Amino acid sequence: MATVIKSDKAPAAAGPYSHAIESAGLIFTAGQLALDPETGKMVEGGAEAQARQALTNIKHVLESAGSSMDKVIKVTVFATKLEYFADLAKVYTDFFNEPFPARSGMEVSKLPMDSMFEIEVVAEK
Ligand SMILES: CC(=[NH2+])C(=O)[O-]
Repeated sequence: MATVIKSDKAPAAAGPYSHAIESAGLIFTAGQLALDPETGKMVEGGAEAQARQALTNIKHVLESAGSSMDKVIKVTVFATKLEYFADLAKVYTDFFNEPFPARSGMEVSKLPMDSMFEIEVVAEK
């Protein structure tokens, strides 16, 4: 059975999707943009600030699901420039410790609301 997860601390969904779905003991999050949950707007400060915000939003979604960043097993990162992965690296270890989750990363041509990042994870409950 799938359970819908909704977080009061994450930005409202930018479309017809849930913050996360729990199924088979795993939490599958939606991709999180670099939106400030208070304002619903993209955070300022460039790629490092955007990476931090997207990961903070993921953290809040996981916590609402009864999970946490240390239970993440897979991270998928979409960035509008591969160079932004250097900015992501500056904040990544504030959220993840060794042994790091598996990860896929890719450059995409555009993301919703002109976000520089969209990040999604799969975590154990
Ligand atoms: C931002 C997002 N997760 C979507 O599907 O548009």
